[in-house]
Amino acid sequence: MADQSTTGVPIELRKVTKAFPGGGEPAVRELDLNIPAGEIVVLVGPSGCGKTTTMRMINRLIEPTSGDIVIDGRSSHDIDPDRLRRNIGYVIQQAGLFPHMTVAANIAQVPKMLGWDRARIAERVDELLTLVGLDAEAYRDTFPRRLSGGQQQRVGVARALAADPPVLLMDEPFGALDPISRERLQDELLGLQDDLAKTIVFVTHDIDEALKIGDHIAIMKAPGHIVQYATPAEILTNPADGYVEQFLGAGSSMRLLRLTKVGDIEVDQVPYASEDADAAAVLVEIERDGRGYALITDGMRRPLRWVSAEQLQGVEGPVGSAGDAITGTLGHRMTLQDALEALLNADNDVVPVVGRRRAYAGALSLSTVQNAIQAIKTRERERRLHRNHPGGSG
Ligand SMILES: Nc1ncnc2c1ncn2[C@@H]1O[C@H](COP(=O)(O)OP(=O)(O)OP(=O)(O)O)[C@@H](O)[C@H]1O
Repeated sequence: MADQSTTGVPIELRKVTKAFPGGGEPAVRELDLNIPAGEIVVLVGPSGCGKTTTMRMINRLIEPTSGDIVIDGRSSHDIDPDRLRRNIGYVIQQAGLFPHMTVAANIAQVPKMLGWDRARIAERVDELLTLVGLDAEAYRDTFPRRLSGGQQQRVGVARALAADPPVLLMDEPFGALDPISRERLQDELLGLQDDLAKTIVFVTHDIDEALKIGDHIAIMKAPGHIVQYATPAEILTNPADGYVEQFLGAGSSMRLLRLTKVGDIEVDQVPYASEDADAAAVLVEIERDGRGYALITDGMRRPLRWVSAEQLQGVEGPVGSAGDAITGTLGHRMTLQDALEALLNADNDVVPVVGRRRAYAGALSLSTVQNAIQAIKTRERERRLHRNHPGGSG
């Protein structure tokens, strides 16, 4: 097996139309879509809007009526369909595993077709099982019916990745799972993608799933067209029209909180000092800052106590044990939603934020979070205005 996996390639849909025999509206109509290399692009929309048809035209399980699909610079017309499909992993709802084959045999299908030798296949199967979080020893010789839905889906992902294709198509892969397994598999997919950087086209009708895992999201509407193609933050802050707004439903600000990490926003810079700092100097710093308090840290800059100007009055020499112990910290990878929850339950209005090795990185209060959300909305709005009216000032 290669040490380095194959990373994603760009895919471009140009005026792609699919009209099924029998007439009526085309299932997909003159659809243009640019899918950047190494991104997760989510097609989302209500039942029947053309998501699956669009996806299946990429690996030519459905042939377009007109238009072109260009994969890594080559028209898919010019690529032999079998060869095309070997280079595009495909994951469907309920995994679609062959029930009479072991897990290993299911995963080995494409490598076997490619004529890999047995040792190489066995090694690859174990590697993939580990990659998707299954113990190879325990699962390789099991049959799919003995696996939970989530485990089957992991095997489905392993199978799609078997020959290391640059592209993955995922059609409602987590649609049949309970909410907890679903969240976990979404997180694991994002973790995998950090390492693999495949081009992934993902179909769902769950807008929250789309917002969580998409780098870009195409919101589709029947018959077969895209109403908005943008980043999750852009869609939340600037829905293109009433249809998108309705599809998002209420709670866009809450979703923005879920999407944004503490480390993404500007946190408050509260003065800090170590326990052995001179109390008088810390007092000067507090007065200069104007907030009335400082954070006391240990020698590794890990937060210990809040200390107020009053508590330092008359203290000679080092700060020592002056102040009140902090009751918690916020991690910079936490979502703003989790941070908000923690802030609402905190004893203090302000909670320290810690970064790598739990070192102090700033502080957060309710009003900081509120301002950050306002700032994100303003920024996205301005970006959109600028895009719609390029060449204006700035
Ligand atoms: N093989 C087919 N023959 C005729 N019509 C079809 C065929 N496949 C899909 N359609 C029609 O094309 C339209 C788009 O279907 P498609 O499956 O792409 O939608 P979808 O957005 O993926 O829906 P869902 O979320 O329910 O899977 C629908 O009106 C559907 O009835």
